[in-house]
Amino acid sequence: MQVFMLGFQLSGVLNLKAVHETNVYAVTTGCSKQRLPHVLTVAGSDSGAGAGIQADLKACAARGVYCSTVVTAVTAQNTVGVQGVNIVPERFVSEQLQSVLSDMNVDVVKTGMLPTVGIVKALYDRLKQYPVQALVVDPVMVSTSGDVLAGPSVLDTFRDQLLPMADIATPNLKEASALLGGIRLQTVSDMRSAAKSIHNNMGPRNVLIKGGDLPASSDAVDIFFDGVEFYELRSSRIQTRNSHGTGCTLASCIAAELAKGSQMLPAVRVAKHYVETALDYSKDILIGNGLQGPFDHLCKLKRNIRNSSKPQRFDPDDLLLYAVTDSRMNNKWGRSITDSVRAAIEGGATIVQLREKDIETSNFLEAAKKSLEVCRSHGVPLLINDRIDIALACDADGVHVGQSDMPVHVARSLLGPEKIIGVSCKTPEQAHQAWVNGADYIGSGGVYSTNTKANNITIGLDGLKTVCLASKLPVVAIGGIGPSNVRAVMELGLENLKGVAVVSALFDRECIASEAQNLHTLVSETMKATSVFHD
Ligand SMILES: Cc1ncc(COP(=O)(O)OP(=O)(O)O)c(N)n1
Ligand SMILES: Cc1ncsc1CCOP(=O)(O)O
Ligand SMILES: [Mg+2]
Repeated sequence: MQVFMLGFQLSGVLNLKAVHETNVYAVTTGCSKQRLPHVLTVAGSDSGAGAGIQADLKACAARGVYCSTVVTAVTAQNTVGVQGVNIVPERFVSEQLQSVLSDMNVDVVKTGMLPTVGIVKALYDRLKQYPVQALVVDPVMVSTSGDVLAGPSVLDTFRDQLLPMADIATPNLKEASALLGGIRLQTVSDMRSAAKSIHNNMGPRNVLIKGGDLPASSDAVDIFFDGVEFYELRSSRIQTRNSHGTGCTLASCIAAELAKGSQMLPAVRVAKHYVETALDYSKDILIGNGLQGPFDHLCKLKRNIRNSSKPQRFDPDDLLLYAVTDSRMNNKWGRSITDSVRAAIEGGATIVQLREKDIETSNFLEAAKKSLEVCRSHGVPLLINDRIDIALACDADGVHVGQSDMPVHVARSLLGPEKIIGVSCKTPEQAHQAWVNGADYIGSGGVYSTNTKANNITIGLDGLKTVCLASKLPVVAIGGIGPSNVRAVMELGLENLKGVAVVSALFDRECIASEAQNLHTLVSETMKATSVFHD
């Protein structure tokens, strides 16, 4: 995937300035105009505006990305179903593609309803003529109401032309089955095999099989395969009729994140989180009389108002890869706190703690506010080390305190019942007290010796095991942990040992994102192998 080259097609005309090494949110021109990341959606119009072009526009707007549109068909549809389809002639689809691609500096193309072989071919030809940084193919074949939107004749052209060009294909179970000649997909293991077959036989660089329709599953399980690793991505199944357009929205959100410069797996994770949040927010809205209602893509605009007193709930699985910042390391590598937080999250960090011992309060608060924006946009909780005042001032998701910091019960009374509180524990007694005092998790270590925290007592794997066995709370291991020893930690195989917290293994390295990605894989693979993976 070449999405990181974003914007370079303009070089020579504009004075380009990459805002982040792999994450170009905007590019500054010579006359300080800003260029927005740009997704082109090639899809059908949904008159009910729950799915199709309309969903794509709203999803991109919600993700802060410009979206242009090439309409392939106009459907008459509502919450009951599809009453009519009027296909746009292929030459006019081609003309629209030419208009947008020749002029508007598209970063990522996302496809939805492509109802005829001619339209798929027209798109293929235009993409050859005007290459883009990434292609997201949502192989839409059947609407949520069960109406057929692309016939079997299109399948061959999908397989032969479009999928080999795709950076990611996002079929649901029915679509994956159709692409593979009608095989039955009923289990997560079937989904893995299907993802591998589509990847190996049809050529997309990544495959996401959406398991929303999987029978007998309480979670929504998707399988992501990048050609090497499988990732089981789970989110809670939201009980709602308002799920029309989730597929289009997910694919558009992936495209939007790619256009902003994200790598593929983080883009998929962010997209899933966004869809889950929007579905949850919209579960009780009532639009139309049919069985499939639309949801509110722009809920985030209202979320802060509606839920200002109800911050994020703590999920112990968020402890999987816990990134703890350190300004000395950031200074050494010439990085801002926000940039390093963003890179850690892009690589797969699942929770972030700002541990800033040497900066002034006003600078700390400023950095915390900016980091919180980054974390919120990725659905990753942000905690503050030691400083309850900073956590309160920026409305962070919680704090981490040590045995000689603010006592947990006082922090709890200041922060309220919903904020996350973590506490450092080296002994079973401390672990018990943390639970009594209302902490949400404990950090236990140093497991190995470390240069990051002076004079810290090392408790070793045995000490960690003793604390975990005594603790009623989830535990994250900390201290001297990196790629060489993280397996040994997670191989303890203790049910409440949920992950590792790392400082230097991320922030004292050249590429934070790739270190995070590697550690994330090592932790989750070891957890799976020791059968304590509770994704
Ligand atoms: C996740 C996690 N665990 C332990 C610590 C250490 O906290 P503390 O004992 O307060 O020491 P300092 O970090 O304040 O030096 C942590 N920060 N995070
Ligand atoms: C904050 C802290 N608490 C116990 S060990 C430690 C430092 C961990 O840093 P590193 O991951 O670089 O060893
Ligand atoms: Mg402390």
